[in-house]
Amino acid sequence: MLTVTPTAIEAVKIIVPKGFADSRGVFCETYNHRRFVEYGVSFDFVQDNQSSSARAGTIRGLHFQSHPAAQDKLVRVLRGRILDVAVDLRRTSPTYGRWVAEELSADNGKQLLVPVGFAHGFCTLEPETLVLYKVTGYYAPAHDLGVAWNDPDLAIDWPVSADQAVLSEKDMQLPSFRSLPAYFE
Ligand SMILES: Cc1cn([C@H]2C[C@H](O)[C@@H](COP(=O)(O)OP(=O)(O)O[C@H]3O[C@H](C)C(=O)[C@H](O)[C@H]3O)O2)c(=O)[nH]c1=O
Repeated sequence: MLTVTPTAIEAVKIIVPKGFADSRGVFCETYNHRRFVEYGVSFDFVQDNQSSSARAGTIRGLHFQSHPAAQDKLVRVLRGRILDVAVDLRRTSPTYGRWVAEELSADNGKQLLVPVGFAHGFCTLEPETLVLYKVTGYYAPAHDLGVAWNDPDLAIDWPVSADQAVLSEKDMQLPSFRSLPAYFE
């Protein structure tokens, strides 16, 4: 059993696999290829990524890999909470430049499907947050790109300000949305 719900940008979906609770806790098949395909979520993931962030207010993103290393991503939280964000970079999309955000947590069991053509990032909402995401393309540093998390044209409603956000040096220097070439049609 699975629920698959489109967000305001139809290609980005919220997926919640069924949990089986008993007196010990909860069991959940967090990913089952055959079942996901049955529900129309048909991706061949080749790599799992996991990141832990010590402080709330840590922002990782906005990242994407360009073709031929572009990645679909299936994101979930193992511990803590994040505001997960996807930005439409598909030039011909009616929602080009639009973003969607969803709170994912270990408690709500929600997963976010971020397809190729989107930049992805998140802000942690608790300390010691642990995020796992499956990707359909191998890491390719030459194609590992991004756009500024606080780009004024994107105007993402992050829960932290620039002086509160915990960022990598790399993420502090990502280019503006306006300067991006047309990586995705
Ligand atoms: C992404 C990646 C990174 N690395 C190495 C490269 C660096 O030495 C180190 C940290 O990488 P980075 O600073 O890019 O990690 P994040 O800032 O968490 O990046 C991720 O954050 C956002 C949320 C994403 O959606 C991306 O998938 C991913 O870019 O891990 C690898 O060896 N393999 C990989 O697949």
